[in-house]
Amino acid sequence: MGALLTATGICKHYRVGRERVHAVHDVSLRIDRGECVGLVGESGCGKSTVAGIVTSLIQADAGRVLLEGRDISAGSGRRRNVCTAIQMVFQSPADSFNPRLTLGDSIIEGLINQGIAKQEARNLTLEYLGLCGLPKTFADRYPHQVSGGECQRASIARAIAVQPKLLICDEATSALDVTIQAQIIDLIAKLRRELSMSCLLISHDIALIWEICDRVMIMCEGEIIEDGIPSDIISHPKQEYTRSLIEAAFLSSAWGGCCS
Ligand SMILES: Nc1ncnc2c1ncn2[C@@H]1O[C@H](COP(=O)(O)OP(=O)(O)OP(=O)(O)O)[C@@H](O)[C@H]1O
Repeated sequence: MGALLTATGICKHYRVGRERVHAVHDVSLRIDRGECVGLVGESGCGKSTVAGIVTSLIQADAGRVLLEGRDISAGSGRRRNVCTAIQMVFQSPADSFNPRLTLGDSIIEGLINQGIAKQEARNLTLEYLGLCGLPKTFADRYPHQVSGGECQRASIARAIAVQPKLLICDEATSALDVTIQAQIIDLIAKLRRELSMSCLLISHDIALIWEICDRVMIMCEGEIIEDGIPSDIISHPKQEYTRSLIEAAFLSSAWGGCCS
């Protein structure tokens, strides 16, 4: 398939007053063209920080991120290109839309920013809303006039409308109820097949995403501790932490253990 994105030796700490929080330590990862990769770990293990560094929203202390071989690390001056090539879908879709704009206008705005003419942007918006299972009339609704699941469909439509090379979904289903979670995962799986897009799915719940991922990386306390084919990881976890993550996800048991 060939590498789309590679990150090498990523480190990040935050300062909170006099405290130093080590969020990510020496993380390296690779996402191939057309590949769907899961990044799984419990809350606070550093998943969103990795996503922020990959999208150049967060500057790493060390390490490099390459997109198609070009350095896109924050500060490398290539952020503008990254905005289009890597799109993110977040946990709270309503918060990611401007409440004063209709969903359609928000999507159109992004397309116009890419240099697309207004009428073409309108047509594309309706097309992508349709692809995400929303009727055309939803283009005229405001974020507060749709359900959480519908709003997440619209935010996915907005993300894919600019034809990104990589779609990152950061806990994109966590705020939704179980049935809607499954529908959104099915939608991502469908879009990924139809658009041959690379995806990074970030979740604390391996049970939710493993079926649509080609590969899953397990993250614990700022490090990637396991990386492999989902069925292998689920049937033969190498780390005790991974085992407890799987048990928690599939058996709804309490968290236990950590990195071995
Ligand atoms: N801006 C910040 N300032 C200080 N500490 C931060 C900041 N952002 C994250 N952290 C800390 O860095 C660590 C990693 O956070 P991060 O949000 O990357 O984890 P996560 O796995 O994505 O968690 P969640 O699944 O809950 O979103 C945590 O200990 C968190 O408290």
